[in-house]
Amino acid sequence: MPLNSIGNLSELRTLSLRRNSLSGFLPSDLGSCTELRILNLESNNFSGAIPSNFFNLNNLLRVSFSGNRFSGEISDGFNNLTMLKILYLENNNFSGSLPDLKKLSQLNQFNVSFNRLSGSIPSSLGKFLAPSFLGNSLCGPAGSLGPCPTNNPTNQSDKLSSGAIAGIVIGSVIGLFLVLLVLFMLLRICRSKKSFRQVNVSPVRLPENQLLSSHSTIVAENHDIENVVSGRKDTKGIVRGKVCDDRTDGMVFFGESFELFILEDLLMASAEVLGKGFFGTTYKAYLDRNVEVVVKRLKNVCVSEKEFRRKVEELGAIGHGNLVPLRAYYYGRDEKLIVYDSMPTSLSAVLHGEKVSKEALTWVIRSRIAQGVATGLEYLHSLGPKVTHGNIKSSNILLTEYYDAYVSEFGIAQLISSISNAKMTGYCAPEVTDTRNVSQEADIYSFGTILLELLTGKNPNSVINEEGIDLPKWVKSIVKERWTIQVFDPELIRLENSEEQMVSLLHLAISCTSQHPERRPPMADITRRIKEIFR
Ligand SMILES: Nc1ncnc2c1ncn2[C@@H]1O[C@H](COP(=O)(O)OP(=O)(O)OP(=O)(O)O)[C@@H](O)[C@H]1O
Repeated sequence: MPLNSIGNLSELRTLSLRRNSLSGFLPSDLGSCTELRILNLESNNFSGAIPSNFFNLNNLLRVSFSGNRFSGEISDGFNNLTMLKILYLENNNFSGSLPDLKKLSQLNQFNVSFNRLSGSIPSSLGKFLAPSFLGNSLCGPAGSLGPCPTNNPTNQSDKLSSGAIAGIVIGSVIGLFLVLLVLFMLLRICRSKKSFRQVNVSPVRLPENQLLSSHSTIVAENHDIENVVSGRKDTKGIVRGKVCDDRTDGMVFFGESFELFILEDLLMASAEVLGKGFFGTTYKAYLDRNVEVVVKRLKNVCVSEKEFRRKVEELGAIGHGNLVPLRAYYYGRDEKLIVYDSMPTSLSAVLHGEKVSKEALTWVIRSRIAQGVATGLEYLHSLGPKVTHGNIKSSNILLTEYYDAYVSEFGIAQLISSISNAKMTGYCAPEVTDTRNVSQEADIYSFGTILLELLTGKNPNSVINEEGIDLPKWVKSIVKERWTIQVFDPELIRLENSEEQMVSLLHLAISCTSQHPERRPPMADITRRIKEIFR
């Protein structure tokens, strides 16, 4: 199906038409979309050369033409697109040599593999590794690609006689003339084909409201999020435009995340449900090129759009080595999404999961987790007396494969309607009546419960019983009877000889979980005391 015209969309910022069986040349009016930032035409059947006015689109940040049948040389007009960060041209029929893209100083992802390119890799592209160039006849600096053959200037036999040079020049002129003749004939054929197409084949049409709109995004696939997040994709190749109504494709990014994915990537990704909580459902989305992110689809959002954006943008600006970075968010009428980095596991999974053995959770590892969480929370609380996490629990303590701890989902509780008492978790401080309004002292109670969880190996959510005995109460009752040793995780007692440290941390946890908020130590004191215990 040809795409003859984009329409008058001078304010379009994202155009994504991937996997739509589109064919023919790129429409010439593409060059009028001067505000375009993202252009994704992956996996269609476009052919021919890239039109010269495409290289006027100097706001482009991300371009993917991969998986088409584009041909001709890769133009050094790409040098005009000085903002470009991502350029994917793989799996096409591009030929000739690679241009020196020395003006693309921001380019950090580049792929021309599986084309018909030849010659050497210019130095400006030397920073990219061999997989970016495979499947061509290229040589040069990239990884395992072989060195380029060199001419030995001292070898007299290699020198050409003046007769030979004259022969080459005459031959080249004749050759050039023939090539121009062929090109001229081809052009005439193409022109006649093109007019035929315009008369007989109906072009792809986006719905009228989109063509008239000044909105910023066209993502032309079926993006019913219900289908997509549950792993079902629509790849029928029907162009159904979708316009998202704000900033770059409706997704707001923090930091450099913009380079990794766009909303469409998320919507197209296959996904796995990680869990459902009161706040919503959490999915792991597998994007192209080995990028994984975690998407939290919020429900029960109780703040206005303005407040949501203000709050989430504040959270997105927070960065610390023990806090899971917020990558992006999306606010739509029906969907509110928060995107995080994907982490290998959580404290809850390693302590209480079915598949894991607790043997790996030595005392040293547990103490490092305690220190990491404390440091992250101390930082959060240092941002202001009203800044709190609001939902500290072991499923929100995420771990790397080396058990480095990262605290996740800080500040989200304040966007969601209050949880009823019956649904509050075993981490919730006794004085909390409104989960949207959790104090720093209440965070400290929850942190103390995490310490008890690390020490006892027990799940605070399952220790609660009908008589209202929660984990802190249970621990305190045993310590009072001087049977302290019985509270510790048998796994720790079996493997370790660190009782003194365990008892000190236990006392700290008990003071954090005091029933009286004013008796709980502030986070800065807690981190200092933890450091002293493990010195
Ligand atoms: N960024 C992430 N990377 C990896 N796993 C994550 C990430 N965020 C959450 N998870 C895991 O996904 C699962 C579901 O998370 P979710 O936040 O929905 O549940 P919850 O923490 O039990 O409930 P809620 O936060 O809604 O009160 C949990 O096991 C959690 O540890």
